[in-house]
Amino acid sequence: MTGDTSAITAREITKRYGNTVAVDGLNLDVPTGVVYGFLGPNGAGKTTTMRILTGLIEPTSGDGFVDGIDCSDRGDLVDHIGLLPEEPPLYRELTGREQLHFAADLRGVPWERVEDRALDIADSLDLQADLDRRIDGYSKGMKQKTAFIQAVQHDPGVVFLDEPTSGLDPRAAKTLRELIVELASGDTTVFLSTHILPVVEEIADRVGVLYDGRLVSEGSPGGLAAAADEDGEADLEDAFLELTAEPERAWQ
Ligand SMILES: Nc1ncnc2c1ncn2[C@@H]1O[C@H](COP(=O)(O)OP(=O)(O)OP(=O)(O)O)[C@@H](O)[C@H]1O
Repeated sequence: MTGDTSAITAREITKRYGNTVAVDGLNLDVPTGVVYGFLGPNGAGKTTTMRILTGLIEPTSGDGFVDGIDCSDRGDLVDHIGLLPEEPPLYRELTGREQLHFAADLRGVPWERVEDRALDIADSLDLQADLDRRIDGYSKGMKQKTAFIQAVQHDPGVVFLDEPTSGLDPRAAKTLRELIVELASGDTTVFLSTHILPVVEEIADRVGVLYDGRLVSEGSPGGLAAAADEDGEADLEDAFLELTAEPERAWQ
């Protein structure tokens, strides 16, 4: 972890859908090279925030910058980021290998430049043998592995992962956690949204807790847990439950 410059910056980002305020004046500074765990209850605004920061939607107001690039400049942004969304964009009629080629093509990156890295990750996730099968016939876990590879194969500076271990068996989930840590040790910044708090506790350097579109707490996983219980008995889950049950207290 480097941690001396911001890889992700949000300045007073607000997103409204009619009367719903999905994100409410969000400010974020995520240092380069960290794994940032982005937590919050259902409907807190995590996906909306990730969609804004990856240039998929525009905020109602405020600004976002990723790797120094304005998030409204999607054309520039795509070369610098990787995204594994909740519902990964995969073409069922392609094989896994064709899908990875396609993802490289979309970014204008020659397959040869990403091939070794893509196949290495496929190998560590035990997907190599299935790469020439059509995605149509893939299990949920195989699709998730393919989507993870296409998010990171071009070695982006910042990777956004929404529930990356979803559908993975325990061995693949462990490997994926190791791959995430490896990415961050190589200066990639990982923005990780998940409800699986032990994963965050294990691999995140920093954690932000979102509630009703506002950041109610931020710190290290251990720091948040310690703040939830002075006796040192609390874990991140206790901290999460406390912060999202009584957000008014957290804001004080
Ligand atoms: N396209 C949309 N149109 C209308 N409302 C939306 C839209 N997208 C999100 N919202 C609303 O914005 C709020 C935040 O939703 P969001 O999906 O960002 O939450 P989340 O934290 O990702 O939730 P979850 O943990 O359930 O995935 C919710 O009230 C949701 O209903």
